[in-house]
Amino acid sequence: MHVTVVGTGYVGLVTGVGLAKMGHNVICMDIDHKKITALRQGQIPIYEPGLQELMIECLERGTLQFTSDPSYAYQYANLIFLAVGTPQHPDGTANLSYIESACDTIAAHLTESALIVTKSTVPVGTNERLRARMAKRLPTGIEVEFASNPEFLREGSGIHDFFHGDRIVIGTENEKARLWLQELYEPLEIPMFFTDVRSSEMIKYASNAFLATKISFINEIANICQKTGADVEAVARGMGMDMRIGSQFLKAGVGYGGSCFPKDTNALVQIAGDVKHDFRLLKAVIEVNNQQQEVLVEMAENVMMLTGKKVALLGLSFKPNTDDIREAPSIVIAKRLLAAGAIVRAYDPQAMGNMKRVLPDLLYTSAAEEALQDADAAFLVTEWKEIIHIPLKRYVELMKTPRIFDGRNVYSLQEALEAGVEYYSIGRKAIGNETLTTQ
Ligand SMILES: NC(=O)C1=CN([C@@H]2O[C@H](COP(=O)(O)OP(=O)(O)OC[C@H]3O[C@@H](n4cnc5c(N)ncnc54)[C@H](O)[C@@H]3O)[C@@H](O)[C@H]2O)C=CC1
Ligand SMILES: O=C(O)[C@H]1O[C@H](OP(=O)(O)OP(=O)(O)OC[C@H]2O[C@@H](n3ccc(=O)[nH]c3=O)[C@H](O)[C@@H]2O)[C@H](O)[C@@H](O)[C@@H]1O
Repeated sequence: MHVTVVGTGYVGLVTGVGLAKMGHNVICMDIDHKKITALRQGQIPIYEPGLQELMIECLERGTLQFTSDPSYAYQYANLIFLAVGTPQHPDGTANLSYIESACDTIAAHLTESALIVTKSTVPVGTNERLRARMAKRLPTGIEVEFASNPEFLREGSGIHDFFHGDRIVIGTENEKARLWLQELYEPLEIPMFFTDVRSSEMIKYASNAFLATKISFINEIANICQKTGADVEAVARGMGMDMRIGSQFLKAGVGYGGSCFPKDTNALVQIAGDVKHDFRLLKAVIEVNNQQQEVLVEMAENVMMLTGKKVALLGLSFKPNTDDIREAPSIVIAKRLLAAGAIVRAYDPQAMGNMKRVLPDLLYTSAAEEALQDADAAFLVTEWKEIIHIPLKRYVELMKTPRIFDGRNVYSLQEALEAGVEYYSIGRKAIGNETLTTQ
C-alpha cells in the first residue's frame, strides 16, 4: 500500500519505518525542514534503539521517503496517518493546533479521496470535528473518511512495540476503512480490536490514565511502607503474583514523567470536566505524582544540609533508553537541589544535550564516575543499565561521603549494608543511618 505519515517524531518515525519494513511504500512528511534533511541522510534526531538501522535499511530498499513538500506528500495520497504532537495547553487541555493545521494543509493538496488515520492522542470527538473541518476546505468531489488508531508504543522500545504490541485498536464506523486497516496490519499478527471512533479515542486516555494510577498507587503504598517498616519491593512482588493485579507498572520510584502520562492524565481530567464530571480519582493520581517527584530531595534534606554540597545526579531522561526529558522527574529534582544551594554534577548516557537547553546551570560530566568523584551525595534518578551496573564499592571509592538517594530502588538493602554505604531508597528501610527509625 502507499502510505503517508504526517509528523516524524517518536510515533511518526516508528510508524513510518515499521510500515516501510513491512513492505509498504511510505512517505514521511514533516514541516521541520532540518529534521527532514537529516532523516534523508540516515540520521535520526532522537535516540530510539534499533530505529536508525531499520530506517537506513528501508531507505536503501526504497520503501521509505522523507519530504517537507506537502504537494509531494498529499497529492496522490489515499492513506494518511496523522502523528503530529498534541501537547498540553497551560490549563491541561490538549493543544490541537498542530493536527488542525496538518489537516488544513492536507485538504489544500489532496487530489483524490483519502482515509485519514489518527495516531496522535486526541480528545473524544476530535476525529469527528476534524472531519467536519476538512469537509469545508476540500475541493469538490474529494472526500475524506477518518479512523482512530491510537498508538500504544513506549519510548525506548518503540520498534519492538510496533511489531509485537499487545493489541491494535481501530475506531471506525466505515466498513471500507475497517477492511483497509485490517489488510494493512494483518501481517503483524497482533490482535485487532475494532470499535467506534469515540470509544477508540477514549481507550487511549483510559489506558494511560490506568497505568498512571497503578504507579501513583504503588508510590503511595511505598510512602506508607517507609513509615511502617514494610518493604515496597516485597509488597509489589507479592501483589503482582495475583494475575488480576499483574506485576507490571508496580515499580515504586520518583513518579512518572514523559511526554504522555502527565499530559494525557491532565487532558482526561479536562475531557471529564467538559461533560461536568469531576474525575476525583485521576486528580488524586496527578497530585500524588507531583508530590512523589519531591520525595528524594525531601529525604536528603532530612539527613543533610545541601548548601554548598557536591551532588551527583545520575540519569536525566524520564526513563532509560530514551533521550526524552519531557516532564522528567530529574528536572524537578535538579531544580530543588539547585535552589537548596547544592553544586549539581549531572550525567546521562543520552539526554544531556536536551537537558543542557533546559537547565544550563548543572555541571555536566562525561561519565557517571566523574560526577561521583568527591561527591557528598548521589541521586539515582533514571535506571539506565550503565548506571545500575555501577558496583556499590565504586561509590565508596569515589565519593567523599558514600551517601546514596536511590529513586529507582536499584540495589538490595543487603548489598547496601555489605558495601557500607548510607543508602536511602523508596518505600524501604534506610541503611547506614541508625538515627532513622520506623515510626
Ligand atoms: N511519544 C510517545 O511515546 C507516544 C506519543 N503518542 C502521541 O502521538 C503524538 C505524537 O507524539 P510524538 O511522536 O511524541 O511527537 P513529537 O513532538 O516527537 O513529534 C511531532 C512531529 O510532528 C511534526 N509536525 C507538527 N506539525 C506538523 C504538520 N502540520 N505537518 C507535518 N508535521 C508536523 C513536528 O515537527 C514533529 O516532528 C502525540 O499525540 C502523542 O500524545 C502516543 C503514544 C506514544
Ligand atoms: O502514550 C504514550 O506516550 C505512551 O506512554 C507510556 O509510555 P512511555 O511514556 O514511553 O513510558 P513508560 O514505560 O510507560 O513509563 C512512563 C513513566 O512511568 C514511570 N514508571 C513506569 C512503570 C513503573 O512501574 N513505575 C514507574 O515509575 C517511568 O519511569 C516513566 O517515567 C505507555 O506505557 C505507552 O503505552 C504509551 O503509548
